[in-house]
Amino acid sequence: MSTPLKITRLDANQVDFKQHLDALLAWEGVSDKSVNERVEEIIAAVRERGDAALVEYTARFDGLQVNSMADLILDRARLELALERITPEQRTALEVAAERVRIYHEHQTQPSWRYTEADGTVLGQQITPLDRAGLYVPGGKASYPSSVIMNAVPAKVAGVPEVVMVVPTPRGEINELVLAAACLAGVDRVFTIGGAQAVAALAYGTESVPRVDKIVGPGNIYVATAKRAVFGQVGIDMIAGPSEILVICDGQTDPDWIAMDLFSQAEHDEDAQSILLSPDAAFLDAVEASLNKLLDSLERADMVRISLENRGALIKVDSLEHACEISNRIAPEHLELSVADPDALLPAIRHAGAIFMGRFTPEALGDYCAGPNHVLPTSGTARFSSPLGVYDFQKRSSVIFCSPEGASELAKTASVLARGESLTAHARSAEYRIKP
Ligand SMILES: NC(=O)c1ccc[n+]([C@@H]2O[C@H](COP(=O)([O-])OP(=O)(O)OC[C@H]3O[C@@H](n4cnc5c(N)ncnc54)[C@H](O)[C@@H]3O)[C@@H](O)[C@H]2O)c1
Ligand SMILES: N[C@H](CO)Cc1c[nH]c[nH+]1
Ligand SMILES: [Zn+2]
Repeated sequence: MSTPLKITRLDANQVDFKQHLDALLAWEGVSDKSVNERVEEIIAAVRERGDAALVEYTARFDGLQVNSMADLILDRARLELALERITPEQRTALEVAAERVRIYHEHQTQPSWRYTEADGTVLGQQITPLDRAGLYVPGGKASYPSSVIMNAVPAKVAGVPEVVMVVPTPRGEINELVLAAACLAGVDRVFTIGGAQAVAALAYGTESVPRVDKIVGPGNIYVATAKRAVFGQVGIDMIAGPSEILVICDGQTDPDWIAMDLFSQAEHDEDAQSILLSPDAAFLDAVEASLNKLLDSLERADMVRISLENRGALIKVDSLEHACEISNRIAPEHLELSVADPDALLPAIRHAGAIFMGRFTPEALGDYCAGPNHVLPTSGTARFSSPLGVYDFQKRSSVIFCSPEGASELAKTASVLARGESLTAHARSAEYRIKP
């Protein structure tokens, strides 16, 4: 047996609990000065030298030497080939997942609307999709076909006519499942580039890579830093940090199940965070025993150990209500309510990216195929942001039509307010419409 796992144990009533919790939650992924400098340098090079810079950085950071940018472009025909190359079982799984994600996201579509006032004035809101979206699909340490589906399907449901995808292929290793997912999800073109250089290419365009209106999708610190840097030039969805899971358990779920749920996010990243809250101290002991029993059976045991020892915790709380209060303070990306009656707790949950209800709803099902999006706000940002959705690929335009009568009335109000702001042209523009 390997060394016992040194996971933090806390009691939410201990005097220094707040300090311990704050220390556990502290994570700032895009503040590193050297990373910022490198990313700025990469963005400047891509803006200046376009494709040539992409080819150079791909050789340097992905270990992939190519003669020209043409070798880093995959068209629809190549994506269709990938769909033929995967096994029937894999194809079915991708199709089931894509279809469920599509159906869920179709519920998010919002119609344009308008209403007419008594004098014939019409006011409304017109919804239009982005012209072109850029998807970043991570490919450094692992490949994520599921992320292709989660990013591309809502874009297509929103009506985006052109979806381009970037994905690094370290040492030229192409993941056929990623390409097959892109094919099924309706991606138009793929560029096998990654990191800050791919984000810069999507933001500014190069000879080969078209400039997009919005960049979505998770990535490592270089990707996140680059997305923050190009925001304003293009839209971005969010700055995604490492994965997180918070489990609230009443002590009645099999401890092995909870241990595996905690592992499931810890295996993403050394910086990932897995926390368990329970009012049952004996259950926390049982989960700790399960963690120790099962850890070595994981392919990524080393990464999981680092994540759990640095950022994981098993926390004793007074009650399930107390657990909900702490959960709101954490505002986790994923929250599992592994309790007999999750509906009873739901109204108390105010901040969480996705809420998994009951013992039979492990977070992993949401990662792949339940239907809702797995791109979620992390690092406490669920306080003010939402899962990736159809709305991220659409814009709203206000629509205003004034009848002559309506204009005459509104102009009187506008004139007073405009003169109060000393904006004479505004006032006179309105006043021209006042009926004599
Ligand atoms: N929130 C989500 O929905 C979600 C889903 C999937 C993955 N993720 C996260 O996305 C991240 C993926 O990271 P990844 O590294 O596997 O893939 P990645 O594609 O984000 O990053 C790989 C790229 O980073 C760049 N890079 C690496 N080292 C560099 C260096 N020293 N200097 C400059 N550039 C460098 C390279 O260009 C490389 O192509 C993980 O943290 C994972 O947890 C999140
Ligand atoms: N849990 C990740 C988001 O935090 C998404 C993912 C992809 N594959 C497996 N999981
Ligand atoms: Zn996951």
